[in-house]
Amino acid sequence: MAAFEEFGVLPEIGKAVEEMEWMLPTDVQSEAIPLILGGGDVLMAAETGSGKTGAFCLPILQIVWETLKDMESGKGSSAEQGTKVSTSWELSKNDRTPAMAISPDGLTCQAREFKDWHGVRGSKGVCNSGKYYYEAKIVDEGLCRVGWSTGQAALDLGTDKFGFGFGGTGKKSNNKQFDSYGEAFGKNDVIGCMLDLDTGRVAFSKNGLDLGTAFQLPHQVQRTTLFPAICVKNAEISVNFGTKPMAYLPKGYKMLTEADATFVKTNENSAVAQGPVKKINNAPQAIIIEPSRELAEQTYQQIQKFQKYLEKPVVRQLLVIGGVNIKEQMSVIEEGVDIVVGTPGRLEDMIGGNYISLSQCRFFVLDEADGLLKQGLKNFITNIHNKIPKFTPDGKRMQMIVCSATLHDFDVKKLSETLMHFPTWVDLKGEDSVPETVHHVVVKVDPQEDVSWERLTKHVQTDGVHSADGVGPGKRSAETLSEAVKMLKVEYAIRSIKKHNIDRAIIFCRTKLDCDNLERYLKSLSRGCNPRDNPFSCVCLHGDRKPQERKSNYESFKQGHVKFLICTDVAARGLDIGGLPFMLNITLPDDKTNYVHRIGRVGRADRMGLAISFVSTVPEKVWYHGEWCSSRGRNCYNTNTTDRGGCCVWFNEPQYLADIEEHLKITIDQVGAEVEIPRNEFDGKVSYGQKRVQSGTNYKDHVAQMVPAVNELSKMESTAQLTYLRRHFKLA
Ligand SMILES: Nc1ncnc2c1ncn2[C@@H]1O[C@H](COP(=O)(O)OP(=O)(O)OP(=O)(O)O)[C@@H](O)[C@H]1O
Repeated sequence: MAAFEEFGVLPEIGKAVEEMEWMLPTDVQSEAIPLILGGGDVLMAAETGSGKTGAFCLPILQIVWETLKDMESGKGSSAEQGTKVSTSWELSKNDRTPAMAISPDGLTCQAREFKDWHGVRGSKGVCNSGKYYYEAKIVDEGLCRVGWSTGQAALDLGTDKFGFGFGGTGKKSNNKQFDSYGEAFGKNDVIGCMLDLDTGRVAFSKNGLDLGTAFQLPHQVQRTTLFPAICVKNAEISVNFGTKPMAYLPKGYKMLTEADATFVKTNENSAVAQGPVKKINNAPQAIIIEPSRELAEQTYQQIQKFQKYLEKPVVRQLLVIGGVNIKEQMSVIEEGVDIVVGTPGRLEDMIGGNYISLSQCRFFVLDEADGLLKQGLKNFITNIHNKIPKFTPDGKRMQMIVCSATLHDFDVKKLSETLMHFPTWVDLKGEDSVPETVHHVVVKVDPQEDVSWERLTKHVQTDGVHSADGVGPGKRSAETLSEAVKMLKVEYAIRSIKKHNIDRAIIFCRTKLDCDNLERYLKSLSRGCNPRDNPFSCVCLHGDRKPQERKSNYESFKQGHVKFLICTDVAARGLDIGGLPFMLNITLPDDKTNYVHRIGRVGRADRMGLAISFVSTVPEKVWYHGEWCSSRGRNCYNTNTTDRGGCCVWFNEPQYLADIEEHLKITIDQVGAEVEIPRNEFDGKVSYGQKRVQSGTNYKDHVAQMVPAVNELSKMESTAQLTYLRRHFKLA
């Protein structure tokens, strides 16, 4: 049995995983996969490159596939579950429209469809005589009607002769006739539903206020069984039939749970039981949100690999990212889609425009959740979450999975408390940390000590913040030193590349402009070179590059056609470039958690990696275009600092470094301007980009080290035994 199968993974998926040479689950996978397969909500915090993507994609794919299979065969559907007619007072899991989700206790119903009404009746009804009462509490905004109906009424209450409803807009309805009644109601209101079978009167109350008679039942209806009935459009209601104390029980009425057994009839209707839950083409079972298009593509590709041996039913995936023709995406959705992986902007368009329905969604995944929140997407996330029914049509609970290497963040914790259902933390370290496979060092760049910048005949074009400051050699103003540091950092990066024969690295810059300038400079250094031998071949990846260019640049770096990928933080998270040996930080990231993500592009999947950060010892003035900048940086020349209405700030890099060190509770090794990497520290055996060489603590070495001691012990034991034998048996 393959190792993954022991964790409950299907053999077909296990086979695909083995083909990817994943022989054993990583620690985070061992913990998270069984939890997700078991139906739980999970918060996954584990180091970069530790296999979090597989930890959520594997079980999601498996459950989606199994659900599709059940849908095809009718097994596991609500029909099957519903064959057991409930004996308690609750909302019927059989007698409801397919997209009406019912909580496992049968006391809450929810439908998140915007276009259609969805209805449900009670599992039992009352007949003959008596005065009965139940309460319906409106849990959130949306449209709803509550009331009573016979078993033959349509589930969208009040649209035929047999249903009697009271709607949130302040209308009563029967037989499609909507008349003003009582007053409007909404979120948090408690509607009392009264039925007097002795007089045939139906009435309602709002938060205890009796709204008067709504209907006088026709005789033939009064003589049949009447069931509590509810219908909603994108809303949620919880009911109380009497299992809890009533808020406003009117005098003379009985809670339904107290109805005399002789007047109670079980609801034999099975609107859903007539067939399994039907697949709605544009309603996927999983929505996975990724912060960047590259990461979305990567996750999409990983799921594709996992499903290689999963035969019918085929799990249909869709990548929903910008830059792809929306009409093409819509036509794929119309054909049917089961798992959607996407970025926030395009997902918002597709969900907001009702092209994607969330009515059958059972997995809601936020990959790089802290990053999504930092992008200001809290409302977007909450809106999507609100639209997903908390119970699937087949009665399962919606699962939410949140992960990142830097999940220890106040906002993430707050979000998880509000949106997740008793989540389990899979948290191997208990704090943000750097994998042992990542060696990271800092090179201090001091333009006062190293004045080589004054003699540079050729240098990178800087970002222009000092173009009007009269900076230049021989001066020592803060502006001149800041300009000098910008040039020196790039020279130090080139020195590191040459010194360590770096022929494959990601280089992070702070701004898109810095990336463009560095790309131009590196290309200028290698002018005339044969492209294959070009020591500085490079491409750029940042938000101003067109999607097609981003894609082809990223591909050519991954394929090894160019040596360097120059990028902003858009590529900091999640990107997995097999065996990447080096990364360079021209400037530290503004956000300390992004340091962890940036350096985590190396040292992945047990391969060693080296990260070098260049840190200025003097203040560096940099661009900072906030929402106040009308062009958000494009053609902006306002070099005033932000406190003077401009778009620049003085960047205090030593402080940023101190913040990172404090956050990670470590001191990052510093190396001199010659970028000598301490071999003693990193044991000299390291080959960056290769699997790590185990040191003396590994098992094989351990056995070798123990051999002399074991031999010694065995000799002592033999001597002791001989001594014993000699004494007792008087042997020679
Ligand atoms: N069980 C496994 N055995 C071997 N390799 C694995 C295993 N699981 C994942 N990997 C590989 O490890 C690498 C990192 O995985 P992944 O991208 O999922 O990491 P991550 O934890 O999501 O990192 P990040 O925090 O940077 O997003 C990938 O190349 C993946 O193929």
